[in-house]
Amino acid sequence: MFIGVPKEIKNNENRVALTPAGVLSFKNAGHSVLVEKGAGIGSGFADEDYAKAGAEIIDGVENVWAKADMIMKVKEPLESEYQYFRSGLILFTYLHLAAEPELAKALKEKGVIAIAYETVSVNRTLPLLTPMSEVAGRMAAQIGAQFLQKNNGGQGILLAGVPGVNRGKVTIIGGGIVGTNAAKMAIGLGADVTIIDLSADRLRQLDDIFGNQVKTLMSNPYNIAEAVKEADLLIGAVLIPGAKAPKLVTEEMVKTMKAGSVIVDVAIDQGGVVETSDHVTTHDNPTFEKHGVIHYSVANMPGAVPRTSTIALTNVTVPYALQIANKGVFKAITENPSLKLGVNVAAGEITYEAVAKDLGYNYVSVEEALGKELSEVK
Ligand SMILES: NC(=O)C1=CN([C@@H]2O[C@H](COP(=O)(O)OP(=O)(O)OC[C@H]3O[C@@H](n4cnc5c(N)ncnc54)[C@H](O)[C@@H]3O)[C@@H](O)[C@H]2O)C=CC1
Ligand SMILES: CC(=O)C(=O)O
Repeated sequence: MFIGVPKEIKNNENRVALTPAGVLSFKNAGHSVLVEKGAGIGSGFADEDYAKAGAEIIDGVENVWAKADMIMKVKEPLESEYQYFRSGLILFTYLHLAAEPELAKALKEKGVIAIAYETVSVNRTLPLLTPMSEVAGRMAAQIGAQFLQKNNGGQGILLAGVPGVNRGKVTIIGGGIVGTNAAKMAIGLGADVTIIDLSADRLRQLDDIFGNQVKTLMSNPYNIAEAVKEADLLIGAVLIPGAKAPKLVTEEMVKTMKAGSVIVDVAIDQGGVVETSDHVTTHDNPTFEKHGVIHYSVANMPGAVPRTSTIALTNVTVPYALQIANKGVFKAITENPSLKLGVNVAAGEITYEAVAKDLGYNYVSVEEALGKELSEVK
């Protein structure tokens, strides 16, 4: 199989979908890898490193898309990339389609087989989302601390406080991977941390992990309103896989926050959990202010630490991509139910239920969409 790796074009997206080590794994399995010239530079991988590992370096992104059977990316394709879609092309990347209706439409109309990293699931865990959630969670506390500084427009709070002065309050909504990693960093920074989750079991686990270093609260509108009012830094970290994030923090709640407080809505890639986080921002211009509160809504946070993130991401994506390349997509998803859960679009249908529901399409199972092709080894 030909695997294509285009350079990422999203604002300040310096990650790349394969490292030279990944190229070598594909080469050893008998595949060909086409890497766009300069694709790895932002992550510290030179064209020569890829060439040494056996990749062909391609000038011109259109040539990568045209020749590849499977495109591996990091972020969802942007509009300028839709022209490269074609029937039967396999696209393996983050997609977040519930928040990307135009992309879903283009993939559907062009018959692309689109497999989303973020919905590949193993026993209710999301192995291809986890490492980037670890990165974004850790960054969330650090970024929040930075924007709380007066010189960055914040209220002038040091999260750790000092002897005789209160610590800053951090409220984290969603105690999964992002939430846990944000809590680790916020605790490390000396903050007073509260985590809110809907799952009583998860709250118990968090209590076991952090003991009295955090307060835990059940997610309901009353508790959220109280905790948001108190927070100097609010971190949105809720996920319902594939679906648009629920707007748990209303505009009225945001109005109760102190001027110069900060919201880092990590869940913005799925639409965000805060009503006033109504648009995605970029690393170039990461914040906006509403009701005196600084909102940070960058949908590719790990793109700012590309060396760490590229290695962490490809550690987990390459084994799945190898299954697709070695067996062909139909056999790979038939034999691996975890990978099948990643298929969001196939043969002109939306094949992930939550995405279909949120975007107003009929849900069609992967089996139905691909018909008898699924039982044939391709
Ligand atoms: N902005 C960015 O650059 C990045 C964003 N993300 C996003 O961060 C979000 C969180 O991801 P993960 O932590 O990996 O998900 P996760 O599945 O590990 O955790 C989500 C948590 O939300 C909780 N939850 C669900 N409904 C809730 C409710 N109504 N109230 C409170 N908690 C509720 C769940 O019980 C779970 O503990 C996702 O949208 C993910 O795509 C992840 C990485 C990078
Ligand atoms: C999860 C995701 O979309 C990212 O890491 O950019």
